[in-house]
Amino acid sequence: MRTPLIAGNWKMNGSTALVEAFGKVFSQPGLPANVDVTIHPPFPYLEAARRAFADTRLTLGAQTLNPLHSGAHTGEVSGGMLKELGVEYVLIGHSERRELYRESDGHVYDRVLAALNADIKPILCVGETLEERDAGRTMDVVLRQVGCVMAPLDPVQRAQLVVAYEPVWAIGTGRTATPEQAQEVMAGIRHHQAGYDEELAQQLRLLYGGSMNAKNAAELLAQPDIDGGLVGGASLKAEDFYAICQSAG
Ligand SMILES: O=C(CO)COP(=O)(O)O
Repeated sequence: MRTPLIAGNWKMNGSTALVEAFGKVFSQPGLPANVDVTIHPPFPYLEAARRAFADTRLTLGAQTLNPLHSGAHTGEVSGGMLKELGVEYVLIGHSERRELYRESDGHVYDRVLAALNADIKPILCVGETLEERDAGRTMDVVLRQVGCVMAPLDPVQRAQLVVAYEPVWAIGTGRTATPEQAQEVMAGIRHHQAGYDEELAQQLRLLYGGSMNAKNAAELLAQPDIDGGLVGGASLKAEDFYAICQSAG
């Protein structure tokens, strides 16, 4: 049985006030017992979030990390530092980082390994562009992105990973993948993983991301291979995000 996970990616948004609003809204009772929830604020808010979320079910996530341990890398943050702040999950390979910061599959793999070494669960983000979908290459792209990270890992490492399927054309566009489109890709990822290890494939948590909101979440989360969501815009309002978490029960 896979525990649903709802992750809120604030991207380069948020404030101390937003952190506090989440602490307040999520201290209400009413979340289903079997849902994990993580918030990924920008680095400067992690410490405030740790304090504000202390009596809630919210756990802490980061948006990226540097694969190195320490050293002369101005502006970078390592896995060990995030772990010390109580970070449990880190996003890796988000399409914005792949595109805007030129992160290749190799960079993504190095970051996944660094997260695992710091005892932080990587949420590996994958997804095709509209051009790739229109060319019928969706599964090739997604399975390449998943495979090149998963294949070299051992089973203990693989068991720590979460995979988020975010079609690039659905991110921030208001154009959600249909539940059927998302399910088809998720089932493909699980089937591919079953080629390595059937049991691990059944345990692998697969999240959908791309214009998920309080209105469409329940229908997406009802799909058999969708185990949660990676939410951008709708994770910037505590009540909306709370409603999404409620529909994941
Ligand atoms: O990129 C996303 C989450 O990582 C999705 O963003 P939106 O929910 O704003 O489309």
